Amino acid sequence: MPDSPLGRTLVIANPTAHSGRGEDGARFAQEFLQSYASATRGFEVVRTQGPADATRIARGARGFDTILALGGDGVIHEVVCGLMALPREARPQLGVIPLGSGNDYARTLGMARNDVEAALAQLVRGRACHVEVGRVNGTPFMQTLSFGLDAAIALDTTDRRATGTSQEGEALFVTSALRILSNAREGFPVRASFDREKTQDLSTIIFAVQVGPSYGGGFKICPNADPTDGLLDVCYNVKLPALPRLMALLGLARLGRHTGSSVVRLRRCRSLTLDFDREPPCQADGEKVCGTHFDVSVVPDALDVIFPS
Ligand SMILES: Nc1ncnc2c1ncn2[C@@H]1O[C@H](COP(=O)(O)OP(=O)(O)OP(=O)(O)O)[C@@H](O)[C@H]1O
Repeated sequence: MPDSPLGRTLVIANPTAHSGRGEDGARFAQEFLQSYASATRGFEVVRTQGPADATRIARGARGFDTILALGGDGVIHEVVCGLMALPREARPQLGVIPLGSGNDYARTLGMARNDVEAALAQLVRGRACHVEVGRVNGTPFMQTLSFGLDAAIALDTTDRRATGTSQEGEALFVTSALRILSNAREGFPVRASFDREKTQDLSTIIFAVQVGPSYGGGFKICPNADPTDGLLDVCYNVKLPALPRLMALLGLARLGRHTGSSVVRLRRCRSLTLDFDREPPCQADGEKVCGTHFDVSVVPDALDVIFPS
C-alpha cells in the first residue's frame, strides 16, 4: 500500500453497538474516509444485520488491504473469527474503531475509545504489528477467555446489557461481580495441563487466559500480557478465599495489583488443556462457550493489527 496508509478498505460497522451509537459512528466514518481520499484506495462501509454477520462479511473480504471493525469487543471478535477463516496470506490487516461499553481490545492496542474521529486519525497514522490470537476448541478469541466466577460475571454483564441496564464499563462489571460473588459457594474442580506439563488439580473461581491485559472493561487480570509475544498469559487461583478477600482481590485487579497475592498464580503458555468435572461458566471475548473439555492454544503472528504510532 505505498500510495495510501489503509489501501483498499472495508469498514464493518455494527449500527447497534454502544446502545445504537454505532450508526452515527458508521456515518461519521463514511464522511471521514470520503473527505480524506488519500487515506484509502477506495472504501466501502457495510453495516451488520445481526449476530454473526460480521464473521460472514470478514470471511468474504479477500482482496481488501484493511478491515476496520466499528463497534464493541463483540463485533471485533466476530470480525477476527471471519479473518481467521481466511488463509494467513489473504487476511487483510485489521484496525478497530472502538464503540462499546467494555472496549478491552482497544485498551490493549491503545486506541481511542468511543471517539470515532480520534480512532480514525490514529488508524491513518498507525503502524501494523503482528499479533497473536487465541483458540479455544477451534474458536478464535482476540482478548480474553475465562472460566468460573469471572466468566459468570462477564456473561451476567452481557445479559444485563441485553435487558437494557444503563450501566456501562466498570460500574456494570462491579455490580455483576458483587451479585455473582456473594452467591459463590465453591470453585469448579478442573484438571489443568499447561504446555503438556504434568496435570494439576485446581478448584477454579478465577481462570483467565489473556491475549491482552484486561477484561470486564479494564480489569487488568494479566497486567503484563503482550499481544505480540506469541504467548497466552494466564491468571488462576490456587486457594479458595473467603468472600471479603475475594472482594479485595477484585478491587486490586482493577489496577493489576492482585498479582502479589498468595491466592493467585500467573504464568505464560502456548497451550493448555482443561477438563472440568461439571460445565463451568465460560466466555471468550464476552461470548458464551459450552463444554467441560477445553483445548486452548495460541496462533502466533495470526493477524496484522494497526496500533497508534
Ligand atoms: N445489526 C445488529 N443487530 C443486532 N445485534 C447485532 C448487530 N450487529 C452485530 N450484533 C451483535 O451485537 C453484539 C454486541 O456488539 P458490540 O460488541 O459491537 O457492541 P456493544 O455490546 O455495545 O459493545 P461491548 O461488547 O463493548 O459491550 C455482537 O456480539 C453482535 O453479535
